[in-house]
Amino acid sequence: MTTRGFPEGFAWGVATSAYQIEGSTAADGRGTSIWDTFAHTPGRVLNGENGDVANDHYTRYAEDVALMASLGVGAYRFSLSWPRIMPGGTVNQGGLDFYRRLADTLLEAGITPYATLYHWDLPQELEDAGGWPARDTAYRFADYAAVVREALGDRVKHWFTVNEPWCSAFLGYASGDHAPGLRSPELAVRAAHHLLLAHGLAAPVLREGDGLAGAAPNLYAVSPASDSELDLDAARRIDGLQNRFFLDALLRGSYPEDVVRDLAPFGFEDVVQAGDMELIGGPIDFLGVNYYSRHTVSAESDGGVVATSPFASASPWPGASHVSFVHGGRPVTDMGWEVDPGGLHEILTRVAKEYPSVPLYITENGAAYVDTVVDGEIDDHERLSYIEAHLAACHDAIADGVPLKGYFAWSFMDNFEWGWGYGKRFGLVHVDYETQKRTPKSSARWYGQISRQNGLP
Ligand SMILES: OC[C@H]1NNC[C@@H](O)[C@@H]1O
Repeated sequence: MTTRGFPEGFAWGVATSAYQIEGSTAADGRGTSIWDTFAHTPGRVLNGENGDVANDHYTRYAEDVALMASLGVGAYRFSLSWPRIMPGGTVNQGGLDFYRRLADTLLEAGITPYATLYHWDLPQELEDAGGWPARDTAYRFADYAAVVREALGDRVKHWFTVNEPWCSAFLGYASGDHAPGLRSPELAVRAAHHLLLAHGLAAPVLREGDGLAGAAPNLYAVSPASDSELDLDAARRIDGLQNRFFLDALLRGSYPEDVVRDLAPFGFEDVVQAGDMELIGGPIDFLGVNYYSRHTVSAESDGGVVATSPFASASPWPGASHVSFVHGGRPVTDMGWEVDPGGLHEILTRVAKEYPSVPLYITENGAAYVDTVVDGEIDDHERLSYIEAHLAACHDAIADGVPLKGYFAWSFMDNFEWGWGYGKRFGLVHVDYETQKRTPKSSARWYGQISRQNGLP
C-alpha cells in the first residue's frame, strides 16, 4: 500500500564501488591502484585489511545480480576499476570483458546499469607520475573515458565521471586518511581542481550519442554551532569547501570567490588555466548527490573532527583552521555521523533553488550500524529507519519541486569501508567474509518492496 508515491520511472537502485567489493586485484591483467598500495601499507587501514578479496564480486557478480533482481531493485550504480581497464595506460580487454559481462547480466535481469568511472582507485603509475595534483592526470582520465565509452557505450547509457572529488582531493592529499595518504594542502587544492577538470574533459566524451553523464559530489547540510560571528564564518568556510566549491564549478562554471580567497595561501589561483572553467561547467544530464549527514561547525578548536579514519590525521580542510565539528544532539550511526534527514531535504531544495536546473539523483545514502545475525536473519531496523526517513525527505523535496530522478542506497552489500576496513557495515545485504555468504537484511526486503511499489507506505 503506497500513500507516498514517487514519480513514474523513478530509479530505485543500490550502489557499490570496484575496490570495495571486487577483489581479484591481480586477475586478468588488472594493474595496481593507489588503494592497493595504501591498504598494503601498515597503519593505513584498521587491522591491516585490504581489498585483495573483498566480496569476491569479480567472480560472484552473476550471483550478486540475481540477488539484486530477486530483491526488486531496478538500477545498479557500480564503478569501473581504471587499473583493470587501462593498466599502465594500455587497454586491457580482460578488464573490459568483465564489465561487458556485468552490464549484460544486469540488462538481462532488467536492471539498469549506472557506471561511475572514478571511485578513488587511481592507477598507481599515474600517482607515481604526480597523481591528481598533476594536470596531465585529467587528460589521462579523458583517454580512459573514451576507451570506456567505446567498449561499454552500447550497454551503459548512464555515466558518472568522478565520485566524491572532495574525498579524493582532501582525504587523499590533505589529511592523508585516504590513498595516496599525502598531507599537503597545496597538493590537495591542485587535486581538487584537476578532478573537476577530469570531469569536464570526460563528460563530453561520455555524452556522445545517447550517453548521459554527470558527476557525484558528496554534499552535507552545514550549520553553525551558534550564531556568533566566528561560528558563522567557520560554517561558511566548511560549506564553501564541502559544497559550494564543487556545486559552483560544476553548475555555474566558476569557483566561489570566498573559497578562492581562503585557498590562495595554498597556491590555488595558479592551478586554474584558461578554458578550464568552461569545461568543468559544461553541459551535464544530471547531478549525483551523495548525502549522509550534517556538519555542525564551531570556531572553537577544541571540538571534535568528522571521523574519516580510525587513525590520527591532519586536517582535510585547507584554509579552515580553528574549525571543529560538534554534535547537534541527534542520534548517530556506527560511523558517528548524525542522522539528519532534514539535511537531505535542505541540500536538495538548496541545489534546486540556487543553481541552474539539473535533474538530480541521490547516488549514495545509507548508514553503518552494528548488525547481529540471529538464526540466520539480520533485523537491521536502525538502517531501515534511516533509509525510510531519508526517502521521506526525498518525497518531500520532490513535492517541493526538486527534479529528483532516482535514489541509490549505499550500499547493496557490506563492503570494504576504506580506512575502517570491513568493520563498518553499510550493506542492505550482509556478507560473511569467511564464507562469502550473502544474507539480505530486513532493510533489503523492505527496500525491494518500496522499489516495486514505487513509493512509501
Ligand atoms: O562512507 C560510506 C561511503 N561514502 N561515500 C563513498 C563510499 O565509497 C563510502 O563507502
